[in-house]
Amino acid sequence: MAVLNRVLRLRAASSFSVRSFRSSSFLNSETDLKASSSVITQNSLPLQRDVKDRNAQWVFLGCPGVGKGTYASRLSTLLGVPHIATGDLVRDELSSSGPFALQLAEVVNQGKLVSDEIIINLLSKRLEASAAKGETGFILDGFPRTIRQAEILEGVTDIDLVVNLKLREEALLAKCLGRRICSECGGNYNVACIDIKGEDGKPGMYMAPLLPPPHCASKLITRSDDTEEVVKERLRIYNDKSQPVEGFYRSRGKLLEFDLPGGIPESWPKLLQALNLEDHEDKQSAAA
Ligand SMILES: Nc1ncnc2c1ncn2[C@@H]1O[C@H](COP(=O)(O)OP(=O)(O)O)[C@@H](O)[C@H]1O
Repeated sequence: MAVLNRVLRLRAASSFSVRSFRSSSFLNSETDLKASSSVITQNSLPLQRDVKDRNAQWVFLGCPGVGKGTYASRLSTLLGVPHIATGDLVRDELSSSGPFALQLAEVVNQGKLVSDEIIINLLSKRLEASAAKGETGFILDGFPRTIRQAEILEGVTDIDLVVNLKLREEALLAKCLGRRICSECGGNYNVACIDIKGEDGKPGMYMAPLLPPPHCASKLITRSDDTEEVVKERLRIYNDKSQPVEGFYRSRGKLLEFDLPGGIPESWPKLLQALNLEDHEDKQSAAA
């Protein structure tokens, strides 16, 4: 982690090509998990090794509102690795008097992407904090979001698996607009009730709201970039800048496509199944 962090910093400050930084000494030793060059399907995941033997280095991709944070956070708890969401790092920086706060406010509130340099700087600081705590492995959420970021990451470490979460487009905007955060405990909730009727052979979809407990209910706030206009712009930017990142990992055989079938109660067990992690959860709940 410390090495990765150092190299990310170097890379952010450098005008060298990504390839010039690629050196086996920076790479993770878990190369045996390198996936085959074919596209990974839900039934052919390369992660056959017991997760207890290693620390996962995973990436979560997906449109705004898809639920990356929810599932990445649950999996990080299950796997015992930090969940590192660059959106959270940006919001922390915004609410602090950090050096990038003013610059960031304008960019984020327009739904645009923050510069690669700033993101890598924030990510490096976060990795430094992880290393100081002795944490290894990670689930990255919201990074990489451009091909350049993916190349930078590839230049410094091995990513074992990239989970591409997908949700029907009709649900994405409503999910973003329904998002609520408890200003006191930071809990994430969603007041949207998605009820898409089946038609023309397409199945319907129901996602119940995720309502806050009574002690959070009066303290709910919304993100300043979760307005209809800004969410639409974020979705447009995702299609333009971030969707190519799916292809980047698909061509390297690391992409696991996962279509969310509904809300958390239906999707979570299916995701664990797709990741070959059902046993892991059983063992963890038995030990709790
Ligand atoms: N990897 C990144 N590169 C550039 N900007 C980022 C990155 N991660 C987060 N951001 C900025 O933070 C904002 C919020 O990110 P995030 O919480 O991941 O939102 P979303 O719900 O759109 O996935 C983004 O709209 C963008 O401005």
